[in-house]
Amino acid sequence: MSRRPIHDALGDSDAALLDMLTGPSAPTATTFARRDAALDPLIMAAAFASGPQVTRNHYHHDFFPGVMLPKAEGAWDWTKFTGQDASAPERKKLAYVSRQAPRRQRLALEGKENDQPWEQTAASLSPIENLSLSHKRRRTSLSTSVFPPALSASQSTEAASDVIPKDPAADLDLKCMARTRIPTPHGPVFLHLYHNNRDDKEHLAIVVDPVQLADKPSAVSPPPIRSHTLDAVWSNDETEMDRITRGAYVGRLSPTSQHASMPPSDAAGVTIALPAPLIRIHSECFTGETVGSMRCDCGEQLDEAIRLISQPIAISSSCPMNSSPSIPGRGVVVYLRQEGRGIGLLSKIRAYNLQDIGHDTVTANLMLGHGADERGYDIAVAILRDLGLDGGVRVLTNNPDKVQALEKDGLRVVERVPMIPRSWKSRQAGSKVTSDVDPRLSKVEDHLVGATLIGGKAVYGEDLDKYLRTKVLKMGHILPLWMEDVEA
Ligand SMILES: Nc1nc2c(ncn2[C@@H]2O[C@H](COP(=O)(O)OP(=O)(O)OP(=O)(O)O)[C@@H](O)[C@H]2O)c(=O)[nH]1
Repeated sequence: MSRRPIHDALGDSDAALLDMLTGPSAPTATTFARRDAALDPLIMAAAFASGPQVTRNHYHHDFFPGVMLPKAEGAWDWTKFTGQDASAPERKKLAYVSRQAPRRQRLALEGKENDQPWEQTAASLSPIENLSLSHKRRRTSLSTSVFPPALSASQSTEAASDVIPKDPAADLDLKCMARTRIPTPHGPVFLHLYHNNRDDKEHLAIVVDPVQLADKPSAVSPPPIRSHTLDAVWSNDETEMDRITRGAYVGRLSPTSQHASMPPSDAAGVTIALPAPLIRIHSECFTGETVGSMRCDCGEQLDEAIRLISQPIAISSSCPMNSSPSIPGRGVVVYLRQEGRGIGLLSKIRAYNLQDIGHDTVTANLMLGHGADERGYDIAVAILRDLGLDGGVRVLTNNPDKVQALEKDGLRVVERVPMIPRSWKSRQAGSKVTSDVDPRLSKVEDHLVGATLIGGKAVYGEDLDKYLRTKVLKMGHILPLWMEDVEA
């Protein structure tokens, strides 16, 4: 078999390439067009130094198409090298694409003039300012102003929070951004996440209404508890999948069942005589709910509220379509991100240290320059209104001030339902807690099924008793105190 000389196998492009690599002078720009002119060399350098995803200012940026992939369009693919000249039609250039808004715009949205190094921020605070923060009260007015333009479902949640102005004096508007089913030991709930134009917090609503998961609606179901802003059409080009992804669906979502909800209508549902829905307005408590702190009963209250709301509701036997004596429990826990009664986690942690040296939960707040309670409830009332629960509710609380504030913000409260601490329910006179192990807990409420970190367990201990005592004696909470608590 004869062998072909090697130069016979070389094409024109190979010869040009060989020329470029071995020729006496570098090829001119007219001979070899530059293919990556749209890439900023500085960005390239940063990306190659540590990877585009981790450079400090570029972690939201992507390079399209992949520069090093031979198959990617525009990549430096030697097999396709033709030795083209500048007169050849321009090839598509690599593009540098960012999903991030320009930095100046992002800082303006965050209300910052510029990033300040940490040392500078710390230095600008005197020790006094650092401890005694000014007392800022939330606005409590609620208006029904026009809702901001609907966002396309394809826009991300982050993008949505960016476009909402954070003006404390603005009229309150809010919108349910997403909803999903969460199974809990007390039964399924629907978690709703809200954005608003007052603060940049993601307030939540835990909706108990398991009837919505039934295959076919029951004849005696009350109207489902659904968010108007979530079920609304957000844009003309919104797809069914957009709606389903943000939670605007009916029934139970599964691989075989995906039905987007209809926009809300005024069609009246079946009316049956039922007690007003049971609700709780709960304020965030990281220590009590996540760490399992027994300085307060917040974790237990959150768990107990979901449990109580999930209890079946007895219905009147005179109801014509009634085949069962009860319907599944229904109601809402509105979870407001006002940690530490509105003073924030940092101040609450400091307040705990002041409590350890002898102050109570009220004076510790005052010593830090805060009010005893800095919370507002207008956002909670707006959330309940969005969920269609503005026709009268029963509120789980021991706090009469909370009921008053809710009514002032426009909620009709038909009943206050007390929340007795679990460890107090089985309490006997004289059974004061003196050790870490509370003998009272072997009795009733310590083995309930629980939905939160503390589970169905009762919280107890000297810290808790002191906290509850202060709430009764100084903050007007309505709880039965034993004589020895009053005297302590
Ligand atoms: N500043 C401060 N906040 C606390 C302390 N313990 C719990 N909290 C916060 O108090 C809030 C709960 O308020 P509570 O006073 O327990 O109860 P309430 O909501 O007023 O009334 P209820 O509806 O009866 O529970 C949560 O935001 C907790 O983070 C504390 O010692 N200091």
